[in-house]
Amino acid sequence: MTHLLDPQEMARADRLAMEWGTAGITLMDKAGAAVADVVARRPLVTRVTILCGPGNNGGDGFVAARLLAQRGFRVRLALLGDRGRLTGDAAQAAERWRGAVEDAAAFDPEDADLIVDALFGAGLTRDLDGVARAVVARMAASGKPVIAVDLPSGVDGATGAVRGVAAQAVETVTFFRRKPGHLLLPGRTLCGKLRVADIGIPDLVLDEIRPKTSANEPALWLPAFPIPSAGGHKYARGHAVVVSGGRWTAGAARLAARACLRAGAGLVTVGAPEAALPMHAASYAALMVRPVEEASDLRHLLEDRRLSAIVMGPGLGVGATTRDLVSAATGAGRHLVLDADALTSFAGDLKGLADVVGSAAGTVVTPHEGEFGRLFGDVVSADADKLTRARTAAQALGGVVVLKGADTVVAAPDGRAAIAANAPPYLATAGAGDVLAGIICGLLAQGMPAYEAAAAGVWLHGEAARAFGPGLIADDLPEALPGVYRKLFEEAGAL
Ligand SMILES: NC(=O)C1=CN([C@@H]2O[C@H](COP(=O)(O)OP(=O)(O)OC[C@H]3O[C@@H](n4cnc5c(N)ncnc54)[C@H](OP(=O)(O)O)[C@@H]3O)[C@@H](O)[C@H]2O)[C@@H](O)CC1
Ligand SMILES: [K+]
Repeated sequence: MTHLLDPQEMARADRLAMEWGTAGITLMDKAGAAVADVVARRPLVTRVTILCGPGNNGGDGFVAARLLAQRGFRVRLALLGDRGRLTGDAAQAAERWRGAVEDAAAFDPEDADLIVDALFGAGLTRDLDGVARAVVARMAASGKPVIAVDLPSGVDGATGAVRGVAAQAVETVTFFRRKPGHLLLPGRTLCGKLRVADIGIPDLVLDEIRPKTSANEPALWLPAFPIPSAGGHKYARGHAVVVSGGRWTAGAARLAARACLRAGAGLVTVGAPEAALPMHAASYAALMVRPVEEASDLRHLLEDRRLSAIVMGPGLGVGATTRDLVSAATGAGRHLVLDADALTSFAGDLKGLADVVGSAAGTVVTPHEGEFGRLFGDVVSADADKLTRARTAAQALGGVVVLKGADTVVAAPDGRAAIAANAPPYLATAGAGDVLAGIICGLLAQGMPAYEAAAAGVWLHGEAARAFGPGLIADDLPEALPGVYRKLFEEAGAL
């Protein structure tokens, strides 16, 4: 159930369901019934105003109106546009509505305890303007609870962007599967509580559509997750390397190393300049430390082929030394996580980084928006939506891109992408990114493929923050991981 369908894919799901024998009006009846059920469960509601748009989203509104009136609610229905221009299923749904059809342009929110927003859903093709915009703005300003049908009208289902204006919903009822716009910001926030209703579309349509976008949830990556087995050996759980900056910036590598261990890497070695070695050696007994000042030291360390995953960037410094270190870390069978200074050291030289990535077995880069812009600014339009930007970047790099934020997107070069919705606001704290890079490296060390490791890392990071709660600092994140693992493994039946 992690699949997300963009509006085109959802339209195809509707079409396939119809081709396979379910009438469109049957789907619409179920959609409208699901909306009516949600309205009926709201407390203290007797007067409902339903705003219907000119397409099938409006059709769902007509169905909900009829069912709510049958249940005894006082329903007013207001249509945006001309009733005579309704077509297809929406026209059929409108015919069965026996009440008055008012003009949405004149709707007065004061008459309602609750408003159903059935103006626009998947068919939104442009920014709202004119009367449509005025009606949505009036609904938004009313302060009345709004139940959105499929999406808050004005929210783009593919991107979560607001096309002109949208009203905050208390609940949104969507159909069959969620859409990217339900998870991406600001769409996610505007939806309020999201419900997914079964309207009779068979799951088999997904075999035809093959959606490439997913919600970042355990079902997406759990089959590839390295759940330790009873007979396992620490070497089977991989040997990770964290490359550290010098004495005054070594804390970032320390956070990454701790996260790498907690994520389950069998062994973790920190490679650091001499001056930082004592601090690392004293920090955690489970860490190994080796001197690494420059690229030749790292090459020497990596002659041991068992060192399978390397994270570098946090606290490493921007410049030629870091570039050389990154270039020294590649090689057959190696997996890399590049973050922070490792990315900024390649600012404006995507080709240079892509060459490095091309010679590694798998690479995950974890830029925040600033680092992303410096690295991908030439190939990715800043105006594009977050999903498109992450996907375009992953393709250009030939590696997995984790575009961080409150709605982190993980994208693979083959077009797969996952959107996370579990990060709490207090996760935005100093050093949290270093921990994320370390978790992903720890999963890569255990043999998890790059896309799955990146997605799992992002999810675990968010869950660890939630498990700790407000007041979180980055140091708390690795320590919160065991509880998250326990729950995950229990749910997977592995504990
Ligand atoms: N049978 C099915 O397929 C099922 C569909 N279902 C439901 O249908 C919804 C999708 O229906 P849909 O495709 O008709 O699109 P919808 O969101 O109603 O909008 C299209 C209308 O809006 C107009 N319009 C667009 N943008 C505009 C703007 N900025 N400003 C002004 N007007 C604008 C556009 O006009 P046009 O672009 O053609 O000029 C057109 O008239 C989906 O979200 C779900 O709720 C469910 O019932 C399950 C079965
Ligand atoms: K809507």
